[in-house]
Amino acid sequence: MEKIIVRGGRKLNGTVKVEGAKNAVLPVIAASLLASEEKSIISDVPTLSDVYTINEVLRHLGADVHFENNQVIVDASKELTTEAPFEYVRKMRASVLVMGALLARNGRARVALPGGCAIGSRPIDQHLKGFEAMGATIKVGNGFIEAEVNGRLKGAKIYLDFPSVGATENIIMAASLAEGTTIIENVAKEPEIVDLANYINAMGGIIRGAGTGTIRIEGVAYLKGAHHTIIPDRIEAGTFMVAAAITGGNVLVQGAVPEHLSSLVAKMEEMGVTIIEEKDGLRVIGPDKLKPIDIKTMPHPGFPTDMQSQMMALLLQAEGTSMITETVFENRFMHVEEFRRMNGDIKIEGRSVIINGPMDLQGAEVAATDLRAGAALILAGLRAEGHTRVTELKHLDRGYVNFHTKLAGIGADIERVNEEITIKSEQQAAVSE
Ligand SMILES: CC(=O)N[C@H]1[C@@H](OP(=O)(O)OP(=O)(O)OC[C@H]2O[C@@H](n3ccc(=O)[nH]c3=O)[C@H](O)[C@@H]2O)O[C@H](CO)[C@@H](O)[C@@H]1O
Ligand SMILES: C=C(OP(=O)(O)O)C(=O)O
Repeated sequence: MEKIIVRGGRKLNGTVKVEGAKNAVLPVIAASLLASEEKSIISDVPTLSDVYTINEVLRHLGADVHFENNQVIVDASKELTTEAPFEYVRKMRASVLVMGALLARNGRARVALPGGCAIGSRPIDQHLKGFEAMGATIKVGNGFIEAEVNGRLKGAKIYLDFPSVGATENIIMAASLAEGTTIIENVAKEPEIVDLANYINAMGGIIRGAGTGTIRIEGVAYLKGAHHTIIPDRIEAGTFMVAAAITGGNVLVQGAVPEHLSSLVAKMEEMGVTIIEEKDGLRVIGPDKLKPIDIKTMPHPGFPTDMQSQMMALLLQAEGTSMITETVFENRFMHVEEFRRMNGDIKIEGRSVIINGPMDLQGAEVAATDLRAGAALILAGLRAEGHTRVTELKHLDRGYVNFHTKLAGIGADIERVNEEITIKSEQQAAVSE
């Protein structure tokens, strides 16, 4: 079984570079299906398992996809098929993001129902409400959602009950090729939405207001492939910022965009962490003592739920009582049990946790219960006494490229091993001695 083994106690120092954002590249690759002419060239693409999965989905749908040297080249000019089977959606929920583009281009999309996952039930009713408002008929049966429209989708006025990132993206993609104007209200304002809109605009789309609460899309008859560079990953950046702070280190997180990270910067500064804006990123200097704070996760520009577990690791070291309230996902505290295995004193009360720091964390064998939990456990391991062994690395590989080598590059004592093989070779060595 593959494991990451961390030995705690080292201060991190140096420079670490951030990759292109997972949550920007997945919708951008899905949107490349909108181009019925010319290829798209997408740069700064991270080599994550989720990227390989979305590329497979596109190939399955009939697009030519090449992924080399952090560049994805998509030719979706041939006729596309319309079905994304469960084998892909099960691996990665973001596969549902092909639905809006397929529906707009083909008049039909059939996508396996995503189902629940570790962090919550994650319905897609707001995506479907948008498609219906644009004239699509939705049928659910045999584990699939099928959306169909007679002729072209029609522009519509859509109000989202919650500023869902995925619903905003799926509806933007569908509306880009619809007839007439679509206005979406109460939309997500995440930087990844802006990145998607910039890409579609480069393809010939007309999208205004991305990054604000209302987006207006003038539908066009066709879109062409375009060249687009993905924004830096603010969650990967944030994770390294916490790594620097939790070890009392001094790290330049190269590529971190301050405007994308303002809530995290504010909260870390409240804890006593020094954060300096430099020309090419953010320098993070950890203090000797961390102060306790309260955090509530919210849609952007509020505090990101994708940084909740990493901040929990940091708050375990704060001197006093802190509270984290999770308002975005109903079940995103699976990592609490794992932190408890490391001696973490954390109480769950409904949608909040109470953390009584500081704690003498102890190394233990723990499992990544989801992607960010995996990163958070490794962060806690950087501070724990002894060895922390983190398993279930498939979650981590969805969102972090070479996480352990990047941490080792700034001074962490960390390695990734296939423990069965290690044990076997030790046994073999013992036998042959
Ligand atoms: C690939 C990607 O970009 N993933 C991100 C995206 O996920 P994702 O796009 O799935 O997240 P959403 O913003 O859609 O979900 C937020 C909340 O809204 C609920 N909801 C959503 C859609 C819907 O139709 N109905 C509904 O009830 C969800 O169950 C959840 O409780 O945004 C999340 C919130 O910032 C991040 O944690 C994920 O990392
Ligand atoms: C929850 C996340 O991603 P996804 O929506 O792809 O599961 C994440 O990036 O933390």
